[in-house]
Amino acid sequence: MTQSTRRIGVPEITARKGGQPIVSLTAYTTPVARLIDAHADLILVGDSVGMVLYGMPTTLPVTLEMMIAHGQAVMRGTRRACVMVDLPFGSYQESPELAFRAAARVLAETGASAVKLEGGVEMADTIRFLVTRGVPVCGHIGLMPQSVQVAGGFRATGRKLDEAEKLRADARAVDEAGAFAMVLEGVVEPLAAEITGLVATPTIGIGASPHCDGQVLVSDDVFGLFADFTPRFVKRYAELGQQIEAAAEAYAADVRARRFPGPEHCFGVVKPG
Ligand SMILES: Nc1nc(=O)c2c([nH]1)NC[C@@H]1CN(c3ccc(C(=O)N[C@@H](CCC(=O)O)C(=O)O)cc3)CN21
Ligand SMILES: CC(C)C(=O)C(=O)O
Ligand SMILES: [Mg+2]
Repeated sequence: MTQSTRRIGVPEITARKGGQPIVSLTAYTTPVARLIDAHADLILVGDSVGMVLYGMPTTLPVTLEMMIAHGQAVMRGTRRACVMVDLPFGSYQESPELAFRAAARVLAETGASAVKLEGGVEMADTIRFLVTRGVPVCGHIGLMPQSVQVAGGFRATGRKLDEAEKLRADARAVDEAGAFAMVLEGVVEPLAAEITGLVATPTIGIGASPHCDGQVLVSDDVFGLFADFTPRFVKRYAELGQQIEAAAEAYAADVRARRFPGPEHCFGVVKPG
């Protein structure tokens, strides 16, 4: 049977502003990408890959090479969802020109549709530089994990008046720079709602209330595969980590008791009769 499902395009994501919520999840590997392709509108190859798959304490050591390799893996496992790739720390902050070079490599070498980068007012010129040269950009403001050393931790933001003013300015700047969407991470509910009403581009929340135009979560959090910490904004829809541990325990017990492998797993068994 011929499958002619066209991949969701970047303009279709932007067109969801104020309409049907955008469903987004991260993926880093081909098998997980295959499992979620039919259910997610937008798949993010997040730099959270460093913490989730590599055990790094922050996202800071993640390289452009890692993002490209995982972007390629996710593209191989998808045909319907729109795929975007995080630009990692150090690959875009220095100048719009360096950001373009990194983003162009991502789009050319992975086939993904867009990139995401962290920063508001400070990154607006870079976002405009990329978008006007053919690179769709998703913004990311609020809790910015690549700024963890400046912030002194992974902290929700927008409670204080100065924080709220900065976030409004960031959202406006990213919107006016031409981002096709923006992630709001760890933003207090009333401010996330206000910003969503303020900007023309869709907001995709993570820890930013149901008032956003979409939601994103780290897939390993959703599947119960990540055990190091559970942010308040995570809802676990499965406990696959527990199932994996139980499977490993059962396998070990079978091998030790010589219950595995059984005859059905062996070659050249002499059948009776
Ligand atoms: N598995 C995973 N899930 C994520 O959502 C995620 C990553 N990794 N890595 C990259 C960033 C880091 N993120 C994080 C990490 C920790 C907290 C956290 O501990 N939050 C606390 C305190 C919030 C506060 O003090 O304001 C919480 O209770 O949610 C939040 C977001 C979100 N991202
Ligand atoms: C949590 C999302 C928004 C992200 O940036 C990531 O997974 O890297
Ligand atoms: Mg990220």
